[in-house]
Amino acid sequence: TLELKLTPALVLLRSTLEQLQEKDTAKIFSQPVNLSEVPDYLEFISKPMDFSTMRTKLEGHGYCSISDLERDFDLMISNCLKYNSKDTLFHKTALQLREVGGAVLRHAQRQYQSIG
Ligand SMILES: CC(=O)c1c[nH]c2ccccc12
Repeated sequence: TLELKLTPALVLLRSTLEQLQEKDTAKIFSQPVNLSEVPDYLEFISKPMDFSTMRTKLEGHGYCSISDLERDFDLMISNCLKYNSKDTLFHKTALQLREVGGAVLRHAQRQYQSIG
């Protein structure tokens, strides 16, 4: 389509972020961790990250490549693995999302290279 010709990178980044967010079926990563509900969160996590923050950054041209997007995805996952102990559903969900998200990102990287 015309859009793909004009801004292929942005279209591909947006589609990749949407595919990653679809995998978060429990929607635990949709919004920032609520710091009033979780008052000690910033004692453990220096750089919070979530999908809504990533979306805003993407629309503001904050990502230049798939690996830029992957960096914030990995940050979001590692924050969750750090804050939530191994026996929690949040921790197990993050491990699962890391695997399925990795496959999404590998495919997107190949597409990104192909549009030049
Ligand atoms: C993604 C994540 O760590 C969390 C998502 N929602 C939360 C609520 C309390 C504590 C942590 C979280």
